[in-house]
Amino acid sequence: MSIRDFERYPLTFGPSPVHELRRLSAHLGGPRIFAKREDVSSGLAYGGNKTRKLEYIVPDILASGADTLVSIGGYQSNHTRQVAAVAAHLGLSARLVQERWVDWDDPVNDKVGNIELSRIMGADVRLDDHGFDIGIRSSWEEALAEVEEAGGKPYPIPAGASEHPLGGLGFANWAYEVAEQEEATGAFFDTIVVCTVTGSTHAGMIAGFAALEDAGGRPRRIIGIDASATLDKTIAQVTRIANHTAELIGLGRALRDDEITVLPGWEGPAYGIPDERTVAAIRDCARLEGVITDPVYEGKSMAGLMDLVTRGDIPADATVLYAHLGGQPALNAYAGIFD
Ligand SMILES: Cc1ncc(COP(=O)(O)O)c(CNC2(C(=O)O)CC2)c1O
Repeated sequence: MSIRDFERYPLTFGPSPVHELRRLSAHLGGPRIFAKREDVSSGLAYGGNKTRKLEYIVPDILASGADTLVSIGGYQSNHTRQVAAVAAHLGLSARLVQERWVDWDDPVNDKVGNIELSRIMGADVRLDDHGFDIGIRSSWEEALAEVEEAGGKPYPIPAGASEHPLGGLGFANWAYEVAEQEEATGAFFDTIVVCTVTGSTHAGMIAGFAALEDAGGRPRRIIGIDASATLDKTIAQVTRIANHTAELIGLGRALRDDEITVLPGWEGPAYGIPDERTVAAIRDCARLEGVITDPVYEGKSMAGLMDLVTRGDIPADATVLYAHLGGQPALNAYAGIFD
């Protein structure tokens, strides 16, 4: 088996673009830094990393005959917004459980940004008081049962689509796409930096790049920056999904410990709460490059990237690829930190 044996339903305009962050690289005085932009690669409601994951889940959705996608996230979940967009695109319904994952008192936190977009796209959005957890949730299981009891045919998509059996394939494919883009440009990205929460973005990359390395490719560092603030749970989830995805694509071996790196230090006081380091990184990246990151995810991985370069953990002779996974709509719920 290989990644090519799995059907992909295109939800993007093609390979996500890669561009150099020259002013950021110069500002940090270290390696050349590039970004691969999942936030500008789809026409579906601003896209993002979940759109890539859903490309490998949609064939199963269509084969199942389901009429309602049922998923879960926080109030400002980018994932549930992308599920709503794919449901609209396919002519299906969406039932979204939006839990109170962030103790954030912005007065419009449950009205603007991602949740507003999901409502505009016609999703059945239900607020729930449960707090943050990346695992399987009873609120989600109850929503599945309610859709069925109402005569619907639900399709289950867990948080971030990560614990879905096919959830890691999107970013295993991303690894192959990077290799194709490298071939076309002559670059080689020896260091990948990615934000990690429910884990299948990072896990898919680990599996895909391991397969490329075993096929004769050069080794890379794939650095996950934890934004869950539940590090042990996230590491376990990344490890489980990476090994499952590796098996799906025919790696033929277990992943080594040194292939799975999830770093703490930039998660802030809690999931979804930005600290000063994250706010500064959002500002720096915006003012140096006009590239917008968010306070829940990419602002934290950008902070991690900047510090790892400044500290020399990523050496000056590295060539870095920063995975920009989207997330900007949530900024509307965090206006107070930038006024
Ligand atoms: C912009 C952005 N960047 C990184 C991540 C982390 O991806 P993983 O969940 O695959 O580790 C998310 C996830 N978001 C979740 C959501 O509900 O939006 C799954 C948590 C993200 O949205």
